[in-house]
Amino acid sequence: MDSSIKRSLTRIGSPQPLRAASDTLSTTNTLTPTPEPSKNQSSNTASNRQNVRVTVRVRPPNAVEMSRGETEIWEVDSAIGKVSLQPDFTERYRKQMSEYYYDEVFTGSDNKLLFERGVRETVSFFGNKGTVFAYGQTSSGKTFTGSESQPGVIPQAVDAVFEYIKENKEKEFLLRVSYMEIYNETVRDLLCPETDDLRIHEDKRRGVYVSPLKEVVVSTPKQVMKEILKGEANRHMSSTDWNERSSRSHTVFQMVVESTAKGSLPPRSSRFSTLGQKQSASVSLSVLNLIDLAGSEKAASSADRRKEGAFINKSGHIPYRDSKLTRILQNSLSGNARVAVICTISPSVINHEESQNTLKFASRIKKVVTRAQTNAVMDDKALLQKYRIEIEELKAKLERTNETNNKEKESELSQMLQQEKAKHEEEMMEAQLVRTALKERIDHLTKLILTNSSFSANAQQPTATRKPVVDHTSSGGQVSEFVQLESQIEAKNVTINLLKSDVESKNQMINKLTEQLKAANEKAEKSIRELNNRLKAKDEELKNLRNENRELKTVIEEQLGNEDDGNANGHSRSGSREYGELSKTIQRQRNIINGLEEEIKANKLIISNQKEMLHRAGLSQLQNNASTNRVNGRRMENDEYSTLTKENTRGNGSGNGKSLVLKNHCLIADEVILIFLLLAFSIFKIVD
Ligand SMILES: Nc1ncnc2c1ncn2[C@@H]1O[C@H](COP(=O)(O)OP(=O)(O)OP(=O)(O)O)[C@@H](O)[C@H]1O
Repeated sequence: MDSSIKRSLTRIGSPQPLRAASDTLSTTNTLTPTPEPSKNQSSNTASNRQNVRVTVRVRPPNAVEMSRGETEIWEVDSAIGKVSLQPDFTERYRKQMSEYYYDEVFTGSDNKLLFERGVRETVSFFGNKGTVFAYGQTSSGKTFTGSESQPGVIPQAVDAVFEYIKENKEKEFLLRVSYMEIYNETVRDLLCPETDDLRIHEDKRRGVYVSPLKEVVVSTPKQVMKEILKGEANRHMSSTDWNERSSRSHTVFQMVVESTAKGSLPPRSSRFSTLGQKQSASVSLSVLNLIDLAGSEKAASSADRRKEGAFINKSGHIPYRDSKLTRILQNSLSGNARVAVICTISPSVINHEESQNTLKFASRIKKVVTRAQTNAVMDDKALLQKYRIEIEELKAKLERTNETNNKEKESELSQMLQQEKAKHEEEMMEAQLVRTALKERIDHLTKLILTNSSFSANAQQPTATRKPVVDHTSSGGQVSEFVQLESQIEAKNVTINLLKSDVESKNQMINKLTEQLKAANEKAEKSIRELNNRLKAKDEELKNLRNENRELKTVIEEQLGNEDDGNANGHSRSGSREYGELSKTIQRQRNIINGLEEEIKANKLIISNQKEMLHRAGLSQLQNNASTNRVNGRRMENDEYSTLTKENTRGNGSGNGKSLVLKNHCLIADEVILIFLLLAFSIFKIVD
C-alpha cells in the first residue's frame, strides 16, 4: 500500500494538544469523562453509553534503536490493559505517571488482532457514527498500524463494512465516500480539488455537513481504496513539500453507508398521504470517519513552526470547538458516535517524554463517554431513498407510458403488419410475373438457340413438329425444364462466344488481306497507268505518222501529176527517183505503225491479264474464307456453315448471337466482293 495512503488514515497529531484537550472535554455536554478508567469499561457500561475505545500499541524497537543499544522503558500487560514504566525507570521519572490502563494494549506486530479487539466494534456499529483516529509521535508506528501490508486497520475497516453488507441480506445499502483536507482553516475537496469555497453547513436533519463536497458512490473495497489513492494524489499535488504540509493539515476520509430494509420503501401509491404530504422510508445512515490529524511535534523546530503548531494545537483539541475540523467532526464526536483511538508509542527511552504525552492523551480520551443512539433517519436527502424513489418513479412513468402507448403501438403494429403483408404479396406477384416472363423468354430463346445444335438432327422436321426439349406436363417437369433450358442457353452462349471470337479472327484476317489487295491494286493501277501513258504516246506517234503519210501521199500524187507534165517537159527521171524514196519512207512508216499497233495490242493483253489475275485472287480468298471456318480448332462443316448462313439470311431478326455472327460473315463476304467490283470497275475505266 502506498505510504501516502497509510499516512492519510493513520497519522494523528502529537501529544501536545493533551492539556487543552482534557480541559475542553470536561466542559462538553456530549462527551463526558467517566470517573474510573478501567479495562473494557466500554463493554461494562450501560448499552447506550459507550466510551471512546482506546488502544495503545508499543511498537518493538526498530533497527536504529537496537543498533544504538537504546533501552526499552515500557512494559505491556495485555490481559489487564496496562502500560507501565519498567521498574528501573520509575525512580528516574518519578514525577511522571508510571502506569496507564486502556481498553486494549499491544506490543508486537499483529495488526489483525489489534483491529479485532480495538477497532472492529466501532466500524461495525451500523446505524451510528464511527470515527477512528491514530495518534502518536513520528516513527511510533501509525503508518504500520494502518497500512495494508499486514493488512493494517484501514483496509480491514473497509472490508468489515463490506462484510457487514454481504451478511445483511435483508437490507439494501448504498455507499458513498468523500475525502477532504483542512489546512489553514480552509476546507479542500481532495476528490474534486477544483471546487472552491467549500462551506460547513448545519441543519436539524443532517446535522453538520460540508458542501459542495464530491461524494463518490462505491460498491467494492477496491473502489474505496482507489478513491483514497486519488485523494492522496491531489493532496500531494497541492503541496510543494508534502511531508511538511501533511504534518500541518488534517484529512477526513468519510464513508457514508445508507441502509434500509429491503422493500421498506412505501409503495408509490402510498407515498403521498391524503393530505398530500410526502412520506419517507426509514433509511439508516452510518458514517465511518478515518481521521488523519495534523502532527505538531515538528512544529517546535522554529518560530514559524511553533506558530503553526499553536494553530494545530488549537485544532487538535477535542472537540475542536472553534476550528473547521471541530465543526466537521461535531456529529462524529457527539452523543451518538463511537470513537476508536489508536495511540502508538516508541519503546525507547529517548522518546520517553513524547510517549508520556501520548499515554496521557489516551487516558483522558478514555474517560470520555459517548451516548450511542441508533441513527435512524427519515431523510429525503439519503441517496438510497432518492435512488429508490427515482427508480419507482421511473418504473411508474414507464408503466404509464406503456399503458398509453400500448394501444397506439398495437394499432400501429397491426397497420405496419398489414402494410408489410400487402407489400409482400405485391412482391410475390411481381416475382411471379418476372418468373413467367423469364420462362417465356427462356422458351423463346431456347427455340431460337436450339436450332443451331439441333439443326442437323431436326433439319428435316418442320418447326411446328420439332420435339419439345422437356416435358411440360408436371410442375416438377417445369422445374427440370427450366434447369435444362438454362443449361442449354449456357451451352449456346458458349457457342456464340466461340463464334464471336472466330468472327473476330476472321475479321482480322480479312482486314489484312484487304490491306494486301489494296497494295496490289495500287501497284496494278500504277503499271496500268504507265502502260496507258505509253499507249497514248504510241497513239500520238501513230497519228502523226498517219498524217505524215497522208501528206506524203498528197505530195506523191501531186508529183505524179507533175511527172506526167514533166515527161512532156523532159523531167521524168528525177521524178521517178523522188517517188521511189517517198515510197520507201511510207513503207518504213507503215512498218513502224504496225509495230506500234502490235505493241498496243500486247500491252492491252498484259492489262487484261492483270485484271484477270486480280479478279481471280479476290475470288479465291473469298472461297478460302468460306471453306476454312474453324472455331477453336473445330472445323465447321461447310453444310453447317451454309446452314448457318441460310439461317442467317432467313433473317429471323431475333437478335440472337448466332444470327449476328452469320450476318457478320455475309457482310464480310459482301465487302470483299464489293472491293473487287470497284477494283475491276476502276481498272476497266482506266483502260477504257
Ligand atoms: N508494530 C510494529 N511492528 C514492527 N515494526 C513496526 C511496528 N510499528 C512500527 N514499525 C516500524 O517502525 C518504523 C516507523 O513506523 P511508522 O512509519 O509506522 O511510524 P509513523 O508513526 O507512521 O511515523 P510518521 O509519523 O513519521 O509517518 C517503520 O519502519 C515501521 O515498519
